[in-house]
Amino acid sequence: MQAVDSILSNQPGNNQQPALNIQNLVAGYEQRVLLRNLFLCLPGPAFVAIIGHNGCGKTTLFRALTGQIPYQGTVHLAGHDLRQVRRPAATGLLAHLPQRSSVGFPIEVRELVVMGRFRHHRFLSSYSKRDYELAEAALQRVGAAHLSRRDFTQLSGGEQQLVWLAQLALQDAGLYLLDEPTQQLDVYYRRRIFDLLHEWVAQAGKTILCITHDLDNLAALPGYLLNLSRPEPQLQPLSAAVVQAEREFLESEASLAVPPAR
Ligand SMILES: Nc1ncnc2c1ncn2[C@@H]1O[C@H](COP(=O)(O)OP(=O)(O)OP(=O)(O)O)[C@@H](O)[C@H]1O
Repeated sequence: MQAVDSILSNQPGNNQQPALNIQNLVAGYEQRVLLRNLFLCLPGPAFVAIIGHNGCGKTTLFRALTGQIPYQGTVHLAGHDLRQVRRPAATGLLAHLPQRSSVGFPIEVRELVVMGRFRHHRFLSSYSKRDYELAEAALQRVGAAHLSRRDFTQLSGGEQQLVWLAQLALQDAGLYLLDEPTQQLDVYYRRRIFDLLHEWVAQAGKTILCITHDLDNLAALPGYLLNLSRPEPQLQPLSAAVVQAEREFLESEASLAVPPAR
């Protein structure tokens, strides 16, 4: 992870392309601008927890980054202008775990997880023994190896969430966008998932933007916090004091008095 000074000054270090560089982003719906002049520069791999009130625009930011809604401003991923990349997931630039994903047909868990290897396959080519080994290993890492042969549609919401995370890990993208990945998990798995995300950053050099309301688990993590309910959201290094200050802000009436344009 890069020096905090480098990140907070929004400057890339050592002539590298920033992992993620968002400049002057404006996005929203029709007449309603939710994100106004957002700047975010991550010189290298980092974990960023994105917090804020319901409806402040967290998922909207991900919709802009995944090309689901138009935006003004620029977004560069590892030096690539996002507007010029037709299918960022297919090129391994980013992978996205939406808030709710469902599957409408019975499927064995490992068959769903192995699909995370799609970039390494041509259309309709079958997955290899090695792909399945990688899928099993990914399930093991999220603590869900025992679910491998179960029907995905019969799992609990929390179990399904673990399976999606295993599939995501297999996609091996540079940037991961996770929308409330721990929302249905119990306390043990919440902690485990945040530890896992930290490993993805520290050991695999991934950059993670993670929308969460789970403030309790953030204080002990290395990384950064971005509170989109602030009038001018800024990256702050994660610490107990920062999390407490942002919690107090979100609990205050004043935070709801932020102009509706945000
Ligand atoms: N397609 C749409 N058209 C118009 N408004 C929308 C659309 N999608 C979402 N919104 C509105 O935009 C606002 C921001 O939505 P968004 O999903 O980004 O919130 P969020 O910060 O992720 O909230 P939460 O924490 O509840 O998930 C909400 O008020 C929502 O109703």
